[in-house]
Amino acid sequence: MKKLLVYLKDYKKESILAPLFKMLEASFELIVPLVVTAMIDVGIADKNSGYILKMCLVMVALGLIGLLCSVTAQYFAAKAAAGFGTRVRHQLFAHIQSFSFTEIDQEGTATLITRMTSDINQVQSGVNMVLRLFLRSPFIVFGAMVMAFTIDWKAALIFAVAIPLLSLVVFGVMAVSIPLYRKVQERLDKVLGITRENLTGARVIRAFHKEEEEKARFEEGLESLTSMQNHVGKISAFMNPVTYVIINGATILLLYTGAVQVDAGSLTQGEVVALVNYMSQILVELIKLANLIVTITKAVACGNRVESILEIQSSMPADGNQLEHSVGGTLSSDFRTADGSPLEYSGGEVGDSTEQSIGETGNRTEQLETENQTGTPAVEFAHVGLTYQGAGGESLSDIDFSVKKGETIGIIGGTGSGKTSLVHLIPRFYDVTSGAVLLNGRNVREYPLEELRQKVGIVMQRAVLFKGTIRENLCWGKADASEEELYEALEIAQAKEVVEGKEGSLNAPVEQGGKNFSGGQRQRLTIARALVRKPEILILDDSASALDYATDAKLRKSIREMEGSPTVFIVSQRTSSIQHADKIIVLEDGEVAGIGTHQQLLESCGVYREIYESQYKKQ
Ligand SMILES: Nc1ncnc2c1ncn2[C@@H]1O[C@H](COP(=O)(O)OP(=O)(O)OP(=O)(O)O)[C@@H](O)[C@H]1O
Repeated sequence: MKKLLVYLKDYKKESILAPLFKMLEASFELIVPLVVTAMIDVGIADKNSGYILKMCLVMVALGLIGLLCSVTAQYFAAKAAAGFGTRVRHQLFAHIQSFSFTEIDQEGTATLITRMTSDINQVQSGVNMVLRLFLRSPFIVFGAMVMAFTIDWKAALIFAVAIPLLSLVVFGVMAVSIPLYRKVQERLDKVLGITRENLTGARVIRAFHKEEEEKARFEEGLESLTSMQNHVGKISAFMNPVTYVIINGATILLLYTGAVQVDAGSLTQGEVVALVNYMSQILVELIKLANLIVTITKAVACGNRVESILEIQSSMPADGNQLEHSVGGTLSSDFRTADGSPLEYSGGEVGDSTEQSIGETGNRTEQLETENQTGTPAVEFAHVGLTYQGAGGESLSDIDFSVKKGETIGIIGGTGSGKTSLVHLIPRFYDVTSGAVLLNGRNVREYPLEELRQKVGIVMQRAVLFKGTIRENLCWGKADASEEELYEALEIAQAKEVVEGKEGSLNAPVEQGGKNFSGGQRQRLTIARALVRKPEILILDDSASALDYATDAKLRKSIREMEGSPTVFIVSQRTSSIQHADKIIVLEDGEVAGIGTHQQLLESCGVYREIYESQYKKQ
């Protein structure tokens, strides 16, 4: 939490003025009992209505000045807290943007949303409360005690006993309830998690008619939260009766000793009333302080959670300098084959030059030599292995192939065979755990991320559009794309008719998540978005699954004829979508079961033949 406080540094003035004005307000509050004393001892005793009126006006003036101070303090505290909250939100958002898929997987979207929203709100209101009350309450408790001593030290001894006793009860109850408040917060988080999951998955819940189960799950979470809140409530409720017993006991004692002293002529009636007033002020402030401590505890817990996200370092810095440590030192996993032996380079040692192409033994060297005669492979997977963080085993093992510029590669395999994992390694959504992925002969880890992702256009399995217009969505691919470029991309993606069918064409609105478009329309628009930037490598990850066969065929034909001949990876479950590819990679359980053309694989690869036959022959 401490580290978060640096975001208050631009609000130093406000952070000093807010408590200062609050203390000024408190000072005026401490004067009020003295005015009452004067009113009773002079005004009432002398039946001097003019004096009473004057004192009334003084009280009104004190009240007004106090109010002014309080409003000013509130203004500065709110300004500092809101500014602090905005900066933390801004920083956290920017930090989350730097996360790779690994960190996002690790934390989970729901957690990140909670940190960005309710956690920061809680810290912000904590900062506001602290600025206003943290000094004010102790100041009044201490000030009221000092004032009591100045009135009559003997009577004030009752304060000296009552205040520690009151503090013991108030802070004792706090000590017991604060850990319970943490539990309340945890249970509240759980309820919020269920709510978020339900709202985001509302359609699926309806489709599977799971409303009753979900209601029961929500109620269960809610009941657990309520029971904990009731438990804490009961403990906290204990505080009020006990504190009032102490305060009333002290007041009775104060009135009794006061009366004796008034009789003896050593104290006036007004002074006794002032002492009683100070006693009540102390009680109110101690209770406020206790509530403030609860708020601070919650704010610190939330602040720590926000801070823990800020402390996570992205495993993929934007400058792509991940290989530096291997130069002249121990070889990193990137330069090792699956069995751990170092990969040989065609010239010099590993790390000598970032432009060197990877070479290998035996067939691999021959293959690379041949390829080098015709040019460096556009994409190369050199004995690639991938184990996701926290996963038991490898999701990809020893993937080894290369692709020439302009080729179309089909990737096929059963569900969970590793197709998406494989293509995600090209734009470096994840880092390989063994072997290396090379783009134009250069390890993808050596590219600055922006440069790498500029070269690779990927259309994900789930077509996601953002709120705005069609034009704004397409311009994600290239911010300054001309109308002509946008229509060219739309035409290739078979999405021109989608745009023309909407009122406003390119300026037609897109709702959040693109929910005002059909699944197929969304897919075509996301393909167009990837094409606008004319990528060197185009990856279509099962992104034509919602298209009919004819549109899918037209799409593939126009991509093949695209100017600049990008290297295309088509991930598909349908053999019809990939059978014309230059090379097809068949995956099974994260391993390559076969590589070749459609015809070669039909002859040599059992897995491919099985997939093909299940889709065609049986029909
Ligand atoms: N982010 C992740 N964290 C952990 N494991 C993952 C992650 N993504 C995928 N996996 C695991 O890796 C394996 C391969 O998944 P992948 O998504 O690459 O398969 P796929 O062939 O694309 O499947 P599908 O055709 O169903 O999309 C699966 O066992 C999956 O559980």
